[in-house]
Amino acid sequence: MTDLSSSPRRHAVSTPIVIVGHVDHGKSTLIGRLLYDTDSLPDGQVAQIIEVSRKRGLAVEWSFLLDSLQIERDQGVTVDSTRIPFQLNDRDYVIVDAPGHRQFLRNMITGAADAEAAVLVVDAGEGVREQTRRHAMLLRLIGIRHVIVLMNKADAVDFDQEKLAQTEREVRAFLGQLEIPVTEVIPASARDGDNIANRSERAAWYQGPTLLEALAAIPAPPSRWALPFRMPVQDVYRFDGVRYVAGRIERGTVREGDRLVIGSQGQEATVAEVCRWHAPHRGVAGSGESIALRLEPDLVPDRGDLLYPAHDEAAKPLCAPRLKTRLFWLRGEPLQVGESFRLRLATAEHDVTVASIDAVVDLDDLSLRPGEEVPPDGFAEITLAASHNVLFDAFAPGMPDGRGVLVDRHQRIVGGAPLLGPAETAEGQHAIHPTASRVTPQERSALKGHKSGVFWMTGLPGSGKSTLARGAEERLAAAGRAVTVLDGDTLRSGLCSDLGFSPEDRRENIRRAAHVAKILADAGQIVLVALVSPLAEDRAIAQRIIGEGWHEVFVNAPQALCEKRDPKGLYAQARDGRISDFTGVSAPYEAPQKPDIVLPADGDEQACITEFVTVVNRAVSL
Ligand SMILES: Nc1ncnc2c1ncn2[C@@H]1O[C@H](COP(=O)(O)OS(=O)(=O)O)[C@@H](OP(=O)(O)O)[C@H]1O
Ligand SMILES: Nc1ncnc2c1ncn2[C@@H]1O[C@H](COP(=O)(O)OP(=O)(O)O)[C@@H](O)[C@H]1O
Repeated sequence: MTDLSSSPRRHAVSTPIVIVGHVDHGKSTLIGRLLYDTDSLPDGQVAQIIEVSRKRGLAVEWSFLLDSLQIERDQGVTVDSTRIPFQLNDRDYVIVDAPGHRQFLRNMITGAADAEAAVLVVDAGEGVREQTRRHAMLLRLIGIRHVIVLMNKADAVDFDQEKLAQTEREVRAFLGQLEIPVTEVIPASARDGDNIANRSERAAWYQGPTLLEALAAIPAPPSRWALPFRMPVQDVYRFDGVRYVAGRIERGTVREGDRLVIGSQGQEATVAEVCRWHAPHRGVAGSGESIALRLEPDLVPDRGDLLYPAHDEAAKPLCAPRLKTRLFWLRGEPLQVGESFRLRLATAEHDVTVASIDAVVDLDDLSLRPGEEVPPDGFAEITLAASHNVLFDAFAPGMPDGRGVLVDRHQRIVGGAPLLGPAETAEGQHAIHPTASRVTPQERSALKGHKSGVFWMTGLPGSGKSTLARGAEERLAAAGRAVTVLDGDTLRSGLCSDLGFSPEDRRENIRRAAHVAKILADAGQIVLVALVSPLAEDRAIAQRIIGEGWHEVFVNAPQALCEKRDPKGLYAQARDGRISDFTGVSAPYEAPQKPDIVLPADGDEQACITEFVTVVNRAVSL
């Protein structure tokens, strides 16, 4: 057996469960109670605090327990930040948790992706609420197969059988709509301990299991050994001149002599040796094991590549450049078509662009509606386009396949994206395959000696946008800065010559300008955009397209002065009715509420340009 002892070791297996529910319905209380009742508190002191408060006749606030664990976790002292272990009848469980709403949701799509079971906590009196809906959607999205509903705070409705039956009907109807299998619906009080570990005397009519009984009855996940082999490549090591391809088997088995395909290369190799860490040689390995393979010929796959069986059509993964996904969107701002991300799929990462938003889920009635953007914490079906073919297996509940995660360029997780299958390209629609640059923003800044940025100048006609933009451009260029002006009149004479001044045309004008500005900024330029852009909503669209590096500049001159200047004689024509929809006269102008920069453009022109140049230089300095 080859010695791979310097390589990572396997982790012990435990059953992950998630506990979800609307805020204040009792999630934290339940976790505290579960840990206490299963004697799983990592710190005897905490148990002591509880005993003391009991003796003094004080009610125990179970959620405090979680808070105190949280403090330890924040300090990194006792337990891992997101996984709380507990034991039940010799079986190991781990509660996947995280502080903070977003972090919790993020954890759900990563840490809990493998979870077999979930406890959905619903306030017995309040029933299904907004976050109950959102969390239930998420359970469906990550493919949880056993959902136990805990009708918590049943004491507050005196364990009234009729009231609880009504809540149960409501929850079951809702989860039924989502095709979520309900394992048990348990009337309980996490605070008082009814039907958690101990059977409630107050709900004598209830015949079902306690929560701990229900958790203990969750069947072990079915074996994945009989399925076609899949191993995403984690790394390639060299020991004594011999190369080993390391990874964790996601499903199926592999034995020496098997023929495998190295996904991205489409080349075949024979498994010459199957190696494990700290284990005797057996020549075969199966699902869940972390192994290393020696291949013949000695092909070198990349991290993220997929190994699968050769000569078996039915065992082949899917392969497509456009992917349909069911998205759970986690960023604080809405998602729009055209945005680019990295799609993490097991150990692989692919550059992808949002090619279309096909349908957005309406949480109230769970209907799918057309939509232009996906709101924060929203669900949608979208199409992702990669610049190359992506090898994948479609997502299926309880399986490791197709569990895509979207990350932004700061490596932040912004969405869960289970892959539903290849996206067809409708007739007449063009398949787009955007590519992403390999030159990083840092490399560009280093080359140019400054950062890029978009300075979006908004103001009334005649306020001075063009004058200030051109003046600043001249001085910045003279100082060696890479700078470009995008001026409304200039764009409208070419790129936007098909557009007029209706609200729709202005929005389109602004959208196009924003995309051009984004391209230029991505190429390292300082971009000065001089557009009236009269509506806050349209400027917000531009801001979303541009993202980081956006600066809103308000060119502020009183309307009377702009009208007096009237450099192009347009105000006069608008007053005469010869021009319609003229901003400031017959069309609205909404001044920015919180601009990043305000340029008072009613005084000395040169001084104003100097001020602008100073601010720009400061913003782009490295
Ligand atoms: N109806 C009407 N309303 C406003 N402006 C008009 C109109 N008709 C022509 N112009 C001239 O077009 C310039 C504004 O174009 P923009 O592309 O900046 O406008 S917008 O952002 O799409 O609203 C604007 O330029 P500036 O004066 O530099 O702002 C005008 O010269
Ligand atoms: N402080 C100032 N800033 C900008 N422009 C000024 C200033 N003072 C006077 N002006 C004059 O006002 C006019 C502004 O017109 P322009 O730059 O075409 O405005 P816009 O592009 O916003 O329509 C120019 O003639 C310019 O010389």
